[in-house]
Amino acid sequence: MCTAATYKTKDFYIGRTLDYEFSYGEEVVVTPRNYPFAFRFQGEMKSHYAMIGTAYVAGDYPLYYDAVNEKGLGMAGLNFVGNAVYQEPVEDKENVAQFEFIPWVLSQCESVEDVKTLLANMNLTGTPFCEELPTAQLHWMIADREQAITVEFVESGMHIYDNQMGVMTNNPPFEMQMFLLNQYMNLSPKQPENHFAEALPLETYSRGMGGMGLPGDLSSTSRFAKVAFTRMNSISGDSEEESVGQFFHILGSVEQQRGCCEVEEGKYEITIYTSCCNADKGIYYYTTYENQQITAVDMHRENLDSDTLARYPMVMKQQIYWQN
Ligand SMILES: C[C@H](CCC(=O)NCCS(=O)(=O)O)[C@H]1CC[C@H]2[C@@H]3CC[C@@H]4C[C@H](O)CC[C@]4(C)[C@H]3C[C@H](O)[C@]12C
Repeated sequence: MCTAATYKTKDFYIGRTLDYEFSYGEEVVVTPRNYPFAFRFQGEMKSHYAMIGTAYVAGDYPLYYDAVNEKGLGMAGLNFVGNAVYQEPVEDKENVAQFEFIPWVLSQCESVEDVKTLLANMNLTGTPFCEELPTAQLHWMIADREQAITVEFVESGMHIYDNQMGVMTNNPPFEMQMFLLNQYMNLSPKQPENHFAEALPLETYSRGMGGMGLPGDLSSTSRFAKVAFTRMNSISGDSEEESVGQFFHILGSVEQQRGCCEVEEGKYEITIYTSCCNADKGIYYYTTYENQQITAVDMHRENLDSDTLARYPMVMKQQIYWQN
């Protein structure tokens, strides 16, 4: 499972947790403007916007999980197993393979408005990247500093939802996740008052009781409610350190500790990495399960006019700062 979120202070941020029981060996990858993207159906795109994000590089191809382009548009793909339905290629539309969706969009769109226009004529196909990497069943959050959308391809076709909260998890479909949020409308960061029964002398005995009933388990619907509450009530200073720190705290509210989510006998899902990208500055910050120190890669420190990928394997060893 995974969780994605956006956040805005002075700058705009987008990131996600990647929760799974094993890693593909993903890296932080900068795709510069002149890296030739060979699209399966649309041919070669010789130049495009540069992007930075986490990808598994297969051959020389960046299979992005989440990324941001130099225009400040960001995108994250999250599991949507059992609900994602992709199409066969058709003649009258721009066919895009599911694994190309992030590069296809970030190559040419500057904003969510651009994305909506692009999607109107796009057909997402289930074409696998190769035999060893079968088609992933995903849905996506796409966002810029003005707005966020959730894009889902299901049995009934493509659906684009306004995502006012700037958060997303996994199943069920977004509309249902939003509906389930109605259950929590009574929760508040403020202390509750007794509405239970006037005749009873009920009192608060602890801080934080306004949030009682907010789920804490790791299911997708519970993480949706938890991260939405955290994100919507979150307060942060404007500086880069405060914003990035706060962002990691927001996603920290739904991180998965090894041992708490068994996927099969002796195998546990954990938060493999957490990312926070400053979309305005093109800086990708991340932590991994093993290394809780924030590490950063700045796309603007690379030659963005180059034609080769810049790749940074994630730092996996715990970095401890010794004070004496
Ligand atoms: C496994 C991850 C989701 C984690 C998750 O949500 N786990 C809950 C499990 S559960 O659903 O709750 O049981 C997803 C998220 C992004 C995916 C990659 C996207 C690019 C590429 C697309 C190709 O087509 C196939 C290979 C490819 C590298 C993909 C591998 C894998 O699929 C990735 C890592």
